[in-house]
Amino acid sequence: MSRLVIDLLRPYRGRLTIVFLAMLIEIAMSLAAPWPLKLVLDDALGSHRLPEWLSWAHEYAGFGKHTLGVALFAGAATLAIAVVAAVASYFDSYFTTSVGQWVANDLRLRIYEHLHRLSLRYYDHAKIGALVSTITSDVATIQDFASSSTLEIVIDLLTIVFMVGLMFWFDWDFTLIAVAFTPILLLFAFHLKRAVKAATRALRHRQAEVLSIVQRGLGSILLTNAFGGQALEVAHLEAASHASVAAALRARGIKSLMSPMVSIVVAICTAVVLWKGTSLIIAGTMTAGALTVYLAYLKKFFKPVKDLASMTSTIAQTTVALERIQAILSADEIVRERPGAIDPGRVRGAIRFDRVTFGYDADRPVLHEVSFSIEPGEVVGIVGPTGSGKSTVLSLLPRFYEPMLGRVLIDGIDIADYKIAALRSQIGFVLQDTVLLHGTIRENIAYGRPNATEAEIIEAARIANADEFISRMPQGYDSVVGERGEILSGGQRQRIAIARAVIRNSPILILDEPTAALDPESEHLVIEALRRLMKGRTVIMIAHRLSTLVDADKIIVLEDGVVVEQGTHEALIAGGGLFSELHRIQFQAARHVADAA
Ligand SMILES: Nc1ncnc2c1ncn2[C@@H]1O[C@H](COP(=O)(O)OP(=O)(O)OP(=O)(O)O)[C@@H](O)[C@H]1O
Repeated sequence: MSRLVIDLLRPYRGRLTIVFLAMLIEIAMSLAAPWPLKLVLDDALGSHRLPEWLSWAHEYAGFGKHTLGVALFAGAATLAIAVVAAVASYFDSYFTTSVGQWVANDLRLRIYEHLHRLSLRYYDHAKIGALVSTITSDVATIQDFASSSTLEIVIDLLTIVFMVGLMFWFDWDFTLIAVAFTPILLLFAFHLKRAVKAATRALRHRQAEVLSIVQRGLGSILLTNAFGGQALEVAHLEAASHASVAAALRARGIKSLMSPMVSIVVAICTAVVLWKGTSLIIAGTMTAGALTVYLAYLKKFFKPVKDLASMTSTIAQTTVALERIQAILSADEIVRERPGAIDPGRVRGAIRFDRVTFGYDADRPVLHEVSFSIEPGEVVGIVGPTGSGKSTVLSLLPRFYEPMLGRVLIDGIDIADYKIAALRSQIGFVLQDTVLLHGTIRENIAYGRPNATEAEIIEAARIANADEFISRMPQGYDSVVGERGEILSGGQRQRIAIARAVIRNSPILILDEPTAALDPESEHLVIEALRRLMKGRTVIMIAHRLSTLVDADKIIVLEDGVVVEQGTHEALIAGGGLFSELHRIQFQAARHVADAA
């Protein structure tokens, strides 16, 4: 944990040194601040001589020779102390903020980069809302800590040491009385810290829960509206929000004990010092100026003690934030590249699954010893009842997940031996429901290859039967789509996805029922575009409508994660197995619908 903090602060050593020096100057100035008043009380107004250490001041006109000279000196010293403290405070404040901001920046990028490296397996159980909450709130907590508290702890400790030293030098038994209560205070703070930490952890958990619910609820707003589930969604949030309020109040309740406790201890100490100090002045063993300095120090002394005590809660919050960040950073469900992984250039597109067993949970395989091979340029269909593992097979090809046993090979080489980016660049996708990113149509098409030229983008759109509808839009290729952009129909989105795949021009193509949700008119345009896209590529496609596979070179039939049949459409029908059964059911259903119409 602390390694992470050190790692994060290391690049900013220079700035931290400036902050440290500025703080040291601030301490010195804060210690010096009450002294001019003492000079005035004891040497200008009282009958004392100018102290030894100020004798050099005699050299200068007037100083020390008469009362107002001393007052003038005290005034000038007050101003000088304030100016030096102000300059130091400026540097301290600017550079601490700078360190905090940059540390937060580094941390945000580090977490986000890590999240992008994690395998999809991580996202099967991660809550997006909680991740967002960590990248925002937890990082902000670290930012606050880095910019205000890291050095303050050191500085507070130093201030206490210097101050107690000076106070002892003044009058040690008197000081003992004054600071007698401090250990009790620190002990109390120490115990409080544990309670604060537990309460903060609970609070952050609740806050993340609220974000998750909002994110999930708004993400499925269509469903909510369709089923009239608004009240239920609000009730979910209400429960989570109430729990968050309760957790926040519990945490605050514990934290709030600190401040009044310190104030009471300070008041007790001040009362003792006032009473004892006055009696010492009357007895002539202490000056009024010394008592003033003493009281000022006592007040200042409790500020760092109080800060240290309240810092226990900051530290508790920071520890919890670090724990949550660390949990993300240490998630190692990363698709790893082997040492010496290769970039194959452009593959020919031969695919082989060699006795692949895979499960999303280690103890529940959904694919069992799946084996098949596909020659370059072949079009292969995967069919099977729902839940039989068709999408799972496809997700192993780009290494979204790793097989538990067996291998997936492209051009005879285990895909685990390829560089991941190089492997994925070999594969284009057109899925059932295309997600458009927020941006222009041009950006969406070029997403597969950001350096594509304008001419290439337009050509891709033509091949995808998309150029026509795009050109008819008022902004053309500059129309903004995706979240809150122009609304496109399902068929139009599919054609943009096809243009994306055309631009990517990868030798292998994965099609996951790209026409499933379309009406016959758009289906026709999409199928035409798909035919052009598929030409010359190895295509592996999932199809529910078995008639779309008549021309496929091979069909692989899955049932409960096992390959039960493979062959051409004709051969499988003739074989009388699962495929011919599925085909018969579909054919009959289609005839019933036609009859009913
Ligand atoms: N991300 C996941 N985490 C856990 N289990 C999953 C996940 N995705 C799929 N499964 C399970 O794996 C099995 C195979 O699912 P898969 O989506 O591959 O089937 P499918 O044949 O594509 O189904 P469909 O035709 O309904 O799309 C199912 O039992 C499903 O519940």
